[in-house]
Amino acid sequence: MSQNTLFPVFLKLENFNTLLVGGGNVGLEKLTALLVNNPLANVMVVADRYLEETEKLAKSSPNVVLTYRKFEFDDLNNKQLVILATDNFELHKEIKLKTTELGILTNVADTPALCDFYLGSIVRKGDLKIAISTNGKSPTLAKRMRQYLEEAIPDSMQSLLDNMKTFRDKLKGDFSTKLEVLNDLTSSMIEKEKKDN
Ligand SMILES: C[C@@]1(CC(=O)O)C2=NC(=C\c3[nH]c(c(CCC(=O)O)c3CC(=O)O)Cc3[nH]c(c(CC(=O)O)c3CCC(=O)O)/C=C3\N/C(=C\2)[C@@H](CCC(=O)O)[C@]3(C)CC(=O)O)/[C@H]1CCC(=O)O
Ligand SMILES: NC(=O)c1ccc[n+]([C@@H]2O[C@H](COP(=O)([O-])OP(=O)(O)OC[C@H]3O[C@@H](n4cnc5c(N)ncnc54)[C@H](O)[C@@H]3O)[C@@H](O)[C@H]2O)c1
Repeated sequence: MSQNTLFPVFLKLENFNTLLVGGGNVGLEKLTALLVNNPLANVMVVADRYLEETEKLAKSSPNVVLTYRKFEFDDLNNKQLVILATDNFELHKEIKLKTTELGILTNVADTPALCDFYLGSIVRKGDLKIAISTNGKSPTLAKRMRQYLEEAIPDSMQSLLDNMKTFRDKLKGDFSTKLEVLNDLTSSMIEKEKKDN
């Protein structure tokens, strides 16, 4: 079986600066992905034209700045993450060379060979978040898996998580005792879930 060697992480986008180049359909998709996960993400967008929907989305987010002009290399200053979403492949290649030199992690939309990281398909149920990747083989299947899991996981997951947190905060004892209690509790939940289905 082939192996997916991608290493998943969950980034705190409010802690650093992201540059998005492109404000068309693909740019809108990427901006939506960023803001749906974190409405407070710090994002500078550079594009010489924008879809109205992109402008509307940006206006509703306090830390998004739209810049109306073509990309300039100075836009990379003080950026830790870059997403390229224009219709200009040559420009993407040029920018990627520079971001590699500067050590800035870069996603080039729809161009796996130029990406340092891929965007995942994200299941969100309150505090629970599951990232899905098909190793770039089928973004459509990733989307379908997301839809399947979104339906399969009940909305009550949030209250379960809230209760777990309350219980966890109240637990006394050393680390290994806490671990044992939490493992026992969650394993009995899974057994109950299996019986109920
Ligand atoms: C998950 C998601 C996240 C997001 O983008 O936010 C995402 N693509 C999504 C949708 C989607 N993208 C495309 C279609 C059209 C149908 C199809 O081709 O399947 C659909 C479906 C649709 O829109 O319905 C076109 C496409 N995408 C890539 C290529 C190039 C290639 O494969 O070579 C082409 C062909 C372009 C062309 O033909 O020109 C490449 C990538 N797309 C990835 C992520 C990364 C791999 C993720 C993984 O490991 O699975 C990777 C490698 C890089 C990246 O872009 O980060 C998001 C679903 C969000 C959701 O709804 O849950
Ligand atoms: N639309 C889709 O869903 C889709 C799907 C798969 C692939 N693609 C491909 O992805 C690419 C982008 O598609 P799109 O629909 O977002 O295109 P688009 O024409 O809607 O948007 C292109 C964006 O790139 C910006 N741009 C171009 N040159 C720039 C520069 N030098 N500096 C800054 N910004 C610049 C434009 O201002 C615009 O905002 C195309 O090559 C398209 O073929 C699109």
